[in-house]
Formats: sequence, C-alpha cells, structure tokens
Amino acid sequence: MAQQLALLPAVDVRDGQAVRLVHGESGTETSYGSPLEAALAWQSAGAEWLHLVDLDAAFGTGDNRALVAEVTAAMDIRVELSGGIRDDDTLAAALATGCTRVNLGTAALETPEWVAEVIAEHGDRIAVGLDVRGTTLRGRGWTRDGGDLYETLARLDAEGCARYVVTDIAKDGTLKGPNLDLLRGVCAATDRPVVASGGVATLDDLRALSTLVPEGVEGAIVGKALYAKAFTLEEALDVVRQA
Ligand SMILES: O=C(O)c1ccccc1N[C@@H]1O[C@H](COP(=O)(O)O)[C@@H](O)[C@H]1O
Repeated sequence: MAQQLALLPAVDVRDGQAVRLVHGESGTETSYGSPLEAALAWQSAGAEWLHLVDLDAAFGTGDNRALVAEVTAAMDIRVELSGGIRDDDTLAAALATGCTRVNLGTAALETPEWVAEVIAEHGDRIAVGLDVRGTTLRGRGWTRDGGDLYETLARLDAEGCARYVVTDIAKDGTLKGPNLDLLRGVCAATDRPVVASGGVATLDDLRALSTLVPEGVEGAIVGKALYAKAFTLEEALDVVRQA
C-alpha cells in the first residue's frame, strides 16, 4: 500500500500565544489563544505530529523556549520543533525537549559548516526548513535573502540532510493553495523526503498533495485552514487515509 501523506497541524507561538501570520510577516498575527490548548486539541483530534514554531526566536524578538518545552512535554505525539535553532545552545535546548526532530532555517543559510556538523551528529533528528520566495531562500524571520534554493539543496543533500520542510512564503497563511510546482521541483532535485508547508486551504489541496507522495512529499503542515475552520482535522485525516 502506498504511504499516506502525514499531516502536521501547526502551532506557531508569538508572545506566548498561538498565532497565524500572513506571508510570515511580523505584525500580521491573528491570535488563537493558548498554544498548549491548541496542541492538545490537535492531538485529541487524532494528529500524529505537531509542527511547533517559536516565532519570537525566529524573528529575534525574544523566545518562548519554556512554553515550547512545556507544550512538547505534554504531547504523546511526535513534535517537529522550529524557530531560532541556530547554535549549539539552542539546538541542545530544542533536542532536550524530547521533540522528534528540529527544523533549521537561518542556520542552514548562515552557518553551513555548523549545520553539516549537526546533521552528521544527529542524523534524522535534523531537518532543514527551506523557506522560499520564488527560488530564493529567506532567513532571519524570512526578512533576509539567503541564496538559491537548488544550490543549497544540493549542498545539504551532499552533507546527508535527512529531510526538507519546504515553505512557499508567498502562500503561507493565505489559504491560496499549496505550490505544487515548487514541491515537484524540489522532489525532482532530491531523493530525501519533503514536508510541504504553506497555502493549504481545502480538502482538495490535501488530495492534490497526496498525489505527490510517490514523488517524495511525505507530509503537509496545515495551519490557517484548521484555525479558520475551513475543515476539521478529523476530516483532513480521513481524506489522506482514503487518498
Ligand atoms: O512559520 C512561520 O510562519 C514563520 C514565519 C517567519 C519566520 C519563520 C517561520 N517559521 C519557521 O521557523 C523556522 C526558521 O527559524 P530559524 O530561521 O531557524 O530561526 C522555519 O522552520 C520556518 O518555517
């Protein structure tokens, strides 16, 4: 049986609150209350993964490290943790939460030697978040250009990176549908699994992403659509099971 698309409901934390942003831009936050309550709700609804982001750490406006650790500790499901993991201290703190894996964004663009080392040391506990506008990577809260997507992907592949979380910034938080062409392009360029992020708006989007599983898309992060109640997580899980 073909593998089914994994769903990763997102909890992005800013200033202690679960929020959604539009295009990842600071100042566009819609607040959805307690991150712990949101995470527990997704777990109760059947999620097998949680995508947990410390947005303050990503933007450099502080951090929610204690809260993120509390949420991770409360989960029985697997947690993918990201935001502000850029050096030995922040990586150690992130891994010590018991999360299943971390996503490195800015570090993969600015300190490639360190990223190569931690990939070698931690294997598939390290994923790299490839956050792109067009084919240009963005770091530091998506405010700075960080090089070419495909050149960076080739480098990370050579270093043994286990998987990529690919976000189309132009789609993120917009409910405009995922960028399937971008995902196809990344899957064609690497044999590593890809988690899709950005734009999921409808159950048909999840069906479309499921068609890319044979090409290498193993999962999809779902954020705004769940918070906006475009569909429920239970409905989404049914769709990917049946795809
Ligand atoms: O998820 C977001 O909306 C987001 C918006 C702006 C910046 C980062 C965002 N999320 C994730 O954070 C990490 C990158 O953090 P860092 O660069 O390693 O500090 C990455 O997984 C983004 O997808």
